[in-house]
Amino acid sequence: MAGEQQSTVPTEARDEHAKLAEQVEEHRFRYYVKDAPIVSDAEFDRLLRRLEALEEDHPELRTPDSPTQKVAGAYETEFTEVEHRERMLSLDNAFDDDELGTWADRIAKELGTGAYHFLCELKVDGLAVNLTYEHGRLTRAATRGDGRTGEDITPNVRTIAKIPNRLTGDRVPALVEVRGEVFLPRKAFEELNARLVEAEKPPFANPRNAAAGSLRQKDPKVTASRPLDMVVHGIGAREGFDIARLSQAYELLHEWGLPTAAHFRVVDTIEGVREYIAHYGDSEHRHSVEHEIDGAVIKLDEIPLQGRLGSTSRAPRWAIAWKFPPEEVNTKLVDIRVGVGRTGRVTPYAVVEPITVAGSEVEFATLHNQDVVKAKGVLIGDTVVLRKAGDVIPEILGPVADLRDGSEREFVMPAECPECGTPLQPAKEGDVDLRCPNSRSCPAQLRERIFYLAGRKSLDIENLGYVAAAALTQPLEPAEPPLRDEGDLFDLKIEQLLPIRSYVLDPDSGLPKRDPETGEEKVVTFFATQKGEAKKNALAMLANIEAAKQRPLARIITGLSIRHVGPVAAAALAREFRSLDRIAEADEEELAATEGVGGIIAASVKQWFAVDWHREIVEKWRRAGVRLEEEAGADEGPLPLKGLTVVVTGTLESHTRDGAKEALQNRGAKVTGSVSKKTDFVVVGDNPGSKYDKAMQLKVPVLDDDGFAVLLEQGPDAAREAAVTPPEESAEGADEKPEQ
Ligand SMILES: NC(=O)c1ccc[n+]([C@@H]2O[C@H](COP(=O)([O-])OP(=O)(O)OC[C@H]3O[C@@H](n4cnc5c(N)ncnc54)[C@H](O)[C@@H]3O)[C@@H](O)[C@H]2O)c1
Ligand SMILES: [Zn+2]
Repeated sequence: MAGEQQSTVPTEARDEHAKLAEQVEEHRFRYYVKDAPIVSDAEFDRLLRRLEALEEDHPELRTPDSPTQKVAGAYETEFTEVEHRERMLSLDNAFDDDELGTWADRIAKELGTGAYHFLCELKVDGLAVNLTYEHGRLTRAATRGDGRTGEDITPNVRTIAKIPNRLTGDRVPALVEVRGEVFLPRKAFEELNARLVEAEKPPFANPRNAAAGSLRQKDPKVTASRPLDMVVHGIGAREGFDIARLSQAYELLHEWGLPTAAHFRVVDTIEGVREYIAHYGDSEHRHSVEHEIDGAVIKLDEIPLQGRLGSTSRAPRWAIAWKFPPEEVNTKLVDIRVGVGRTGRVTPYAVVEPITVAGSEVEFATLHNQDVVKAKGVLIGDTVVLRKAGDVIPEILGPVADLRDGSEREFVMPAECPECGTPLQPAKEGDVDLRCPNSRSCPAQLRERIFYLAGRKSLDIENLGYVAAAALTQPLEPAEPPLRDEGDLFDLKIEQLLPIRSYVLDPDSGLPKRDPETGEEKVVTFFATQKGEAKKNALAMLANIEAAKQRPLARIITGLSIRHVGPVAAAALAREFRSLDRIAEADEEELAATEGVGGIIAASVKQWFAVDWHREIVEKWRRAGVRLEEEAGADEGPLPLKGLTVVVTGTLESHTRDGAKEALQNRGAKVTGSVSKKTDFVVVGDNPGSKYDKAMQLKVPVLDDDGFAVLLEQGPDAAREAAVTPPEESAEGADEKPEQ
């Protein structure tokens, strides 16, 4: 401008600054007004930081209207503007421990006293709202806006159940502005997106946007249909009460019936702050909270001292936000494919442009089933929000619908198994999940079963990993795989392994890995050297397979991949029946009566043994020398109670419940949890309950403490003599009312 001094800022810096400022404004508009950002928060924060760095180098660029100096933009929206009595500010960030230390040092220096405390709390990932209460009544609710003026959303806020229309308690002030975050619980977000998709409307990209979009509705009835919630974390203007500490204010807010945070802590040193941050930064604790958190906020607890430190145009000097590493990123949904699991379940999964999030590179994300894909409203080709929380498997939250260009396409669930071509079916009518019914020889299912069978939870066969499992079940050569099903496992010979050539499959996708240089699928001779001799891993694998024949029964059962029978149920079955044959012979009721088993598992076990080729596996294993029984204890004598089924109920004097069970099992009896016609004895102590009645009804011999001793010491015949005889009429009279 004429008359002004020539700027010293280089043109490139000025241009970059102008461009960045425009981008930041644009993103803020999309975020705060449209509730539909097109970049992730981390990406946005990067732009803002770059802007700050430029201004650090060229202070002349830091004009009052720079985005770095403002809370947010002042936008024209369809809501009425309202002025906040006291400004609503943003927060400065500390991105590392040095920045936190610098902040604490400055406070110490400016206050010159050691007598103050830090209030540590969680940073709620929602949208900021200001509630005005006059004489205890909610008179206005507004968004943050540019910090001075926000949008009037009073009717909308009134629909939120947790926000009281009237404050409670007898210390209600003349005026108070209450600040907090409105959020949408995770589950509600998923349901909301499903409903939007159903109505052919674009779904929200993540819960925060969904909360903002739900609150900022022209029609409060729409807001009312969304289960929004709130956490309050501060006060603005106030009249009619005085408080010295922010933590005291929280107590008051709570007393008034406002939803205050449950997770704050007051500490007196910066060390205490560090501990708090470390505690909640830990993935387990971070995800134990009922709402999403993106960091911690540290505030000076003493309110008069807050006043002494004051604020900048955009943030208080007495508070700072510590951001946790981002868990959400935006990436491209390249494709949706389906994978076939161990039990034949076919699950769609997302293939995304590889991206690093929460410390690891992500390329795939689960999508559970075709209904989930639909409910999320994602299209192939979309930019999507991907979330990876700690050790949890990555998942897709939602699409960035504003970035669609029309080239995106819907996912269609294939009708056939991608690996064997068999038409897919639900396991039973009405199931959402589809399965490949070709369980015996579908290469995917067999590969997954072998991999599981050799895994930690089952037979723990070293050198038999995913690549070996693929090589054994689906080699390129020879044409006939060495394993047609798991029945062949213990008969494997080294001659069968040497000629195998196979792809190297990726366990996450089941797809061949590719050579990064040539892009070609990797093919290996996994078991033989170039000279055609056995590799060490091949010999080790065979030795380990041999050793696995002696694994405990529970592991053998686990390895059969019976639906619903994981290691826990397998252990329960092994403990109860002590041999695979007895499990095969047991009827459904007996199986279900086993503690820790139940009806679903029992039915599944019966179904499994009803299949010819399943029983064939057991026979092949038996012939190969696999131990299919629980190892008898070395010092175990004969089993005098073998073949008996006994129920123990009530409190015995001579034994604890477990002790009684063990005494029976050690003598070969089977102990079950419910009385049936097949029960040989019911042992009852004090307060036996309904099992006693049932025994009487079915005329099963009942043993008291003494009778139990007879059974253990002298066997079943003597015990029958010692049994309590059921009253004659009890079987018929069971339904009659007891005498008054
Ligand atoms: N993706 C995008 O395009 C886009 C655009 C604009 C802003 N954003 C994101 O929005 C977020 C908001 O930015 P911002 O300027 O409000 O700054 P901020 O989120 O860093 O911090 C300020 C806000 O934190 C909130 N807050 C949550 N818990 C709090 C607590 N316990 N105590 C005090 N305050 C608490 C307050 O509402 C306060 O206004 C940033 O994470 C930014 O990445 C994203
Ligand atoms: Zn198949």
